[in-house]
Amino acid sequence: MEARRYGPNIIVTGTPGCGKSSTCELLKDELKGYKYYNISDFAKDNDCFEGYDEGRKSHIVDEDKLLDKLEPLLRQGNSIIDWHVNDVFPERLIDLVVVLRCDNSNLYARLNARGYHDSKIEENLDAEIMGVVKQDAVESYEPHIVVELQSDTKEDIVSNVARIVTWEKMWLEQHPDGVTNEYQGPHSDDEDGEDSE
Ligand SMILES: Nc1ncnc2c1ncn2[C@@H]1O[C@H](COP(=O)(O)OP(=O)(O)OP(=O)(O)O)[C@@H](O)[C@H]1O
Repeated sequence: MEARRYGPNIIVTGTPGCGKSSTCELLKDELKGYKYYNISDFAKDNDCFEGYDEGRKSHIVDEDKLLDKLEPLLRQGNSIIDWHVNDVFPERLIDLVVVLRCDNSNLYARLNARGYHDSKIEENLDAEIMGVVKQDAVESYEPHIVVELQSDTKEDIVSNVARIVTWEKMWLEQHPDGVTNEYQGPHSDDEDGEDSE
């Protein structure tokens, strides 16, 4: 498996309905050659479900099996990951975590338009108000790689994607030799795995 990646892995996350897929649709057009992983689809296509949550009306993902399938792909770099769950990926393989946020009235309208039943709408609205997805991200990754972007309007999508594209260009400039895919242990402060000065 690849020891280094020469393009970043980017997670686009957020409460269901906040705009992950809409944002990724535009982002993958702007980031040429990137592979896009909608994890709900990826889990289904790779037989990574381990059950069904009747209460939430959603599949339960076998995270170990998911990562077994996904890690070799993420080690190649240049990945866009679209999922409302963000705290299951190995920190050493993630370069940017974009947490999309959405105003509650907008989120209600979107989820209602999808025909979600009231309990599922309420659960997601509560999660968005509490900032659950953001909290998961800041607890799982270095704070400086977690970016919170508002996603209420179509203009927001365009400006958010532009910011991510700018970040990606800067990342490539700053990492001409890529970065290591390997775990560097708790005390290495050099993400490239080179001996620090
Ligand atoms: N920034 C935005 N401005 C206006 N409408 C938006 C925005 N983001 C998403 N939408 C609309 O909200 C709905 C849900 O968007 P989308 O499917 O991208 O959300 P999601 O976060 O991927 O949801 P899920 O996690 O359930 O797949 C879509 O109808 C989309 O057009």
